[in-house]
Amino acid sequence: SEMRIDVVTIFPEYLEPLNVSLVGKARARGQLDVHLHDLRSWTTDVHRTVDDTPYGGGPGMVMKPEPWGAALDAVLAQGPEGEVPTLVVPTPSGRPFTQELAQDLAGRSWLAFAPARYEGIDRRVIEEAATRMPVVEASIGDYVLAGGEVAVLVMVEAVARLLPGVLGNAESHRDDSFAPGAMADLLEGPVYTKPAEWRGREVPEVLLSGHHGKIARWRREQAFARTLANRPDLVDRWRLGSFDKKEREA
Ligand SMILES: NC(=O)c1ccno1
Repeated sequence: SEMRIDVVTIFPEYLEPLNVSLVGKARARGQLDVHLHDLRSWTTDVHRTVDDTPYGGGPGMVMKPEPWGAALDAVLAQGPEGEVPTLVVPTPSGRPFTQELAQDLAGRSWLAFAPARYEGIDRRVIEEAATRMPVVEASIGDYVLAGGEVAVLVMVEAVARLLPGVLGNAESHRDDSFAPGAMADLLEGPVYTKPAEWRGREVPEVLLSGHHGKIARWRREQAFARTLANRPDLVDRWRLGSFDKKEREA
């Protein structure tokens, strides 16, 4: 298969959506091999404890290192002989999970996700893992979730749709917002489909003109306007990017 994905979680049922739709079809086609693991399988006490109070005090609980260490050992042992996964740890304190990072991860053959609950996982788990596999701590946005499972769903979907053949038509992620290319770093503009008139609202004339040059220009203008409105931070990046491009072509 294209890619193996392991997820260690105390809520395997949270990852059930991975068995349906886009990702479900990719699994059925053998392009994706997803294995869910219940972290509590590696607890040893009668209460199957996975967390404890933080050293140094403070609110909340921290995930204990022992179950995670044993779980990651098992994942490594069950995976492809002689290979190690990239450990992806969703956390608000991680590097931004961007389309670029999704592209990077889509190029790897084995990902292991470690969604944390509570205040996070004992730091020694990450440090120890980093001695035997690549570790990527990434945030899907500047907000805090109750746990990393939802972030895993986001990351897996963003990565899986980039795997060849997983997405309907290979083109459609070509001009994704944030995907490299002419529209790099600009948001996508408005889209329209039939009927040409709906509740008194018509489709912009240019899109019906069949004039591909005009249509492309109009789409760039719309993308720029939308980016200016919603993500002015991207406009500067785009300006620099297009500047470099012009310089290169000069
Ligand atoms: N922002 C995030 O990626 C996240 C992960 C867990 N909680 O928040």
